[in-house]
Amino acid sequence: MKILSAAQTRILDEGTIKAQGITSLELMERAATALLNWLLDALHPAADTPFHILCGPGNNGGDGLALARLLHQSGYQPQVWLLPTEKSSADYAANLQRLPTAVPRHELHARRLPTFPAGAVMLDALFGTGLSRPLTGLAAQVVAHLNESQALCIAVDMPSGLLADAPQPADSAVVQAHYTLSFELPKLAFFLPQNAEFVGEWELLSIGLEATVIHKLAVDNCFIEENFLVGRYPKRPKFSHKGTFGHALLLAGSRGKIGAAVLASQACLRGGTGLLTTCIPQVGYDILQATAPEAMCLPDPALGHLSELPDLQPYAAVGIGPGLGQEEASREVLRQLLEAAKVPLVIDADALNLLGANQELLDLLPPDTLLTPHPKEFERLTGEPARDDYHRLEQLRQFARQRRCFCVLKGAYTALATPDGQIYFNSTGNPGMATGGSGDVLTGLLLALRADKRLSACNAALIGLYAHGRAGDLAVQQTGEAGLVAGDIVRFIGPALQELADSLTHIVE
Ligand SMILES: NC(=O)C1=CN([C@@H]2O[C@H](COP(=O)(O)OP(=O)(O)OC[C@H]3O[C@@H](n4cnc5c(N)ncnc54)[C@H](OP(=O)(O)O)[C@@H]3O)[C@@H](O)[C@H]2O)[C@H](O)CC1
Ligand SMILES: [K+]
Repeated sequence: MKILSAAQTRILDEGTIKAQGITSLELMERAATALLNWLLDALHPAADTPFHILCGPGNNGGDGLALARLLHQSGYQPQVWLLPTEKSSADYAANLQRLPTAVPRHELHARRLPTFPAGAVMLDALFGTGLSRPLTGLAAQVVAHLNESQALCIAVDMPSGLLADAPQPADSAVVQAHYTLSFELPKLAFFLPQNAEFVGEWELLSIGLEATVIHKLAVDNCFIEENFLVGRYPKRPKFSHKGTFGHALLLAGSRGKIGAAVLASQACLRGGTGLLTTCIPQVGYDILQATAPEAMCLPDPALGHLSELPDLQPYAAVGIGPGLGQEEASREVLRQLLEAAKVPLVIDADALNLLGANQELLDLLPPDTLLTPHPKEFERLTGEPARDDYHRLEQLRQFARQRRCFCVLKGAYTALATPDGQIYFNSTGNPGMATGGSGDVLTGLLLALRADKRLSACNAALIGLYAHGRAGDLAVQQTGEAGLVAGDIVRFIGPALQELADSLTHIVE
């Protein structure tokens, strides 16, 4: 699913009107109808629910006015609060005129801001994608007032005051919505942690925006849902054998962090690798053999950390990092690996920290290497703290382009940047997965997928991120969020991958 800029949203808006031979007012009516249907389906509001609709001067306000009319026609008694304005959009004016006189309308006034009771449903239709600067004056006061109320706040298209695709100055007035109901496609703002308190839960309402226009719009940010992955994860051929899926090598573990190597090994095995060899310091030998008996174990001569790079010849892909530690000898193993590797690499955790602390190693990264930092590890890689989440995203894009690598940035919406400058946001996962070892599981899974020669680097990464989150979503149904541990994710990797393998069959059926 494409993530459009505010400017592209306008192009899509106009393109839809032209292609479908409708008026902008009709499109607004679709938007208002979709809002009404959501309110009725999601809230099952009682007939006396106090709906308060706050309307700005543009088409966002027009959506609010049309919704007020539809609510009234459905038997509710909404009230409308208008932001005084000198100029308003044509469709706002048209909908103000169509508003039944029975719907109370009030002008918002700085000294007479209304009290919205806790049981009220507030609709924020002040500003949407047309916001061009931070809110000031009365608009900012209204937003602050709204944020103080205990009422349920639902933002129409965007929380007012939030820009769709760029940061606003710190301390700007922005609505803190419980829900944001956006039209057709998500906005970039929804994916960034700094906006979470404003956006709340977001949902997309389809209003029939023209698919042919969407198809033609070039974007560099996408949101990955299951339908994007249909057909990208091949079924296992009937006559397959363990050689079909590759032999993976994992370099992991140090004293006190053998668990990371175990989790990554288990995830690699559940990720469908044909064979797995895990190279581990001696201290982890018995532990690994006992907890991941399907893996072959290659003990390093050193007791507590990795000190030697094994012969790479037998392997289809190599993963390094989980629980590795940052010993000098392990750094040299990483250096030798980067110099020698002719197969796909997955680099995580302490191996990333070693790259960050020894920037000359970054020049050795083979093309298409997959790196999986969380924000702190990513900062060590770039050596430059990000100003905000938008800046961090551009750093990520730049890093992947410059280093010709695939770089993941882990978070609520884990992002994958590709060497050609695209960013894909993952749609699966839950807060229960913010727990130790979750990243080690991802590394093991990605390693299995990179060892499978049938998958491109990009598909392996997208499938791995999606299946990792989906496994977490399946696990959390049994464990609850607080009770989820990384090992639970491992248990559901198989079912998550199977869903993807079966998705094509479902569509054919
Ligand atoms: N996506 C779609 O296809 C559809 C979207 N719809 C809805 O339309 C809005 C976008 O409407 P638009 O009129 O372009 O913009 P807004 O309603 O967000 O606001 C524009 C007006 O607000 C003024 N403005 C902008 N920033 C500020 C500010 N900081 N303070 C005060 N006033 C501000 C702006 O004035 P300018 O001087 O900047 O020109 C405009 O007057 C979208 O979000 C959807 O809700 C359609 O209804 C359905 C199709
Ligand atoms: K809004």
